[in-house]
Amino acid sequence: MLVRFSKMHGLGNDFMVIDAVAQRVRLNTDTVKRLADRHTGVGFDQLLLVEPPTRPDMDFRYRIYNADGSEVEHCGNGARCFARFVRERRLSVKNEIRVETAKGSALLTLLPDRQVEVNMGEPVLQPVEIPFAAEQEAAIYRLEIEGQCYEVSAVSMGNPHCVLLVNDVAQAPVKQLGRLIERHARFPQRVNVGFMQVMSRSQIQLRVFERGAGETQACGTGACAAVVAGRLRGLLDEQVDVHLTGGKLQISWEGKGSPVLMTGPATTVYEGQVYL
Ligand SMILES: N[C@H](CCC[C@H](N)C(=O)O)C(=O)O
Repeated sequence: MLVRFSKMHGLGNDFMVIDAVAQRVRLNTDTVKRLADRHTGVGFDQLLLVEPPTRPDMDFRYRIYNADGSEVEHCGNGARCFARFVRERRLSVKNEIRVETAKGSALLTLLPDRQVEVNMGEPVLQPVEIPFAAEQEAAIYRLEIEGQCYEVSAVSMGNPHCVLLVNDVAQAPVKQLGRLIERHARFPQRVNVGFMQVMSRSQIQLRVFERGAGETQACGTGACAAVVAGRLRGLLDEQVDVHLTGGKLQISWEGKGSPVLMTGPATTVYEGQVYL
């Protein structure tokens, strides 16, 4: 089956985006992994599916697959590209687009300066909802890895995140430690691992080892989770610039009971066709 797609990215976190409204698309794990290959496939961190909604109050259904073929609950950078894609493909003329995700919904707003704002909803902090094995909710948990104890935060933005504080992101053991934490037994659905360096109360640097994709140039849900973790630790103010390898995201969070807002770019690189 020949399928049209767009290759897009949000700060270098790259996506294959498929219109599954106008096209019949059936994916399985092997197909996603084959398409993700950067030598023999299209190559991407995640594959995003644009589907008709299953809920009457939503405009679209938003589905996300990691490069390893796993279907996951959310992708922040992908949400901005989703909004750009449906506008460019004339699947919607709205400036505010409501999308349903595996665990909730998100509101995508196309801004006049070509940036996109995403209302990511409230962070989830109850361990059982993240999911993370812990007696009770806390701002800081102690996690043992290969005999060494680390202080971490655990936050869900729909997808699970573990956030560590580091003195220098450039020197952080992102691959070694990221790989170990991603599959830690206390995260039964695996986890995205963020390494955060706090520069000031309104500026952080962040690198993320993503579940199912490895280190990416940027992670939108990771940026949200890092700001939530930093605020819960009393280290950050409401508005934070998150500096990632691929560029800057603006994140704001008033605190518990409020949604996290993320603003950043979305770029279309090319359009293509591929046999599934
Ligand atoms: N790897 C993530 C999904 C993609 C998240 C990231 N690309 C973003 O921008 O939020 C997970 O398994 O939960």
